[in-house]
Amino acid sequence: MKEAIIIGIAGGSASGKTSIAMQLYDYFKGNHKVKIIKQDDYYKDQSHLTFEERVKTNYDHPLAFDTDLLVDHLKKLKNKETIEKPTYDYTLHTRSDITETVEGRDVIILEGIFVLAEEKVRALCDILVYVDTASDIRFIRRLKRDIEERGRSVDSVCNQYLNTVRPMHEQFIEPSKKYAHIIIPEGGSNHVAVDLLITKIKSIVDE
Ligand SMILES: Nc1ncnc2c1ncn2[C@@H]1O[C@H](COP(=O)(O)OP(=O)(O)O)[C@@H](O)[C@H]1O
Ligand SMILES: Nc1ccn([C@@H]2O[C@H](COP(=O)(O)O)[C@@H](O)[C@H]2O)c(=O)n1
Repeated sequence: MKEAIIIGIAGGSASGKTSIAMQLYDYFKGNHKVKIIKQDDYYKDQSHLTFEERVKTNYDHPLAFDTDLLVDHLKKLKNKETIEKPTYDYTLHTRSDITETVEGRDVIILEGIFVLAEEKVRALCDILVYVDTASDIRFIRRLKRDIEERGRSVDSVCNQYLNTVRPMHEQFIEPSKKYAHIIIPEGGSNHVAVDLLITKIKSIVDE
């Protein structure tokens, strides 16, 4: 049996990783079994902490993630084995009670801020993509999204951005760009880059 192909999509917060992952998903889902895996679902469980304590976590540091579990699951998915994937609740800053059963797929699209920065994760990916979007654009997108979808206030988004998101991006995420096979400027609206990526994935999947 052929192994699953894993496409890793990294980039700063709100760079457009999910948008690109969705476009790839929509293209391949007709002929192949495809699944998007979000690295964010592998944030460490913090249910033992109070909400006030959870708010103080640096969510932009590699130690916030259970990378061992993600690597274990990626190895299983590569062999088309079934995993029980955690799910994450941004409003509560911890894992949800429910898990999701993910059966073997032909194509796994893994997206998250540390997909390129974590050596063991990127080693499991067949294609490594970095979505390169200017920080002012990312901040505006994040401000809107976090207020509309993640239960945040303007103050909390601004403070978090200045205290952790921006410095951690400069320390860990931006430098991981050097590991990318493909760098996509301007995220999901770059249709030429997405088409090129699709062509490359097709050539591997149809081999
Ligand atoms: N090209 C774009 N133009 C305008 N808004 C966008 C664009 N791409 C993404 N967004 C918006 O920005 C936010 C973050 O995009 P998303 O793809 O989820 O980024 P990421 O997965 O990198 O955090 C979302 O609210 C999304 O709708
Ligand atoms: N409880 C949490 C967990 C994560 N974050 C932020 O999410 C960002 C990563 O997700 P993207 O979709 O933006 O790539 C990351 O920058 C964390 O700061 C959070 O705010 N709260």
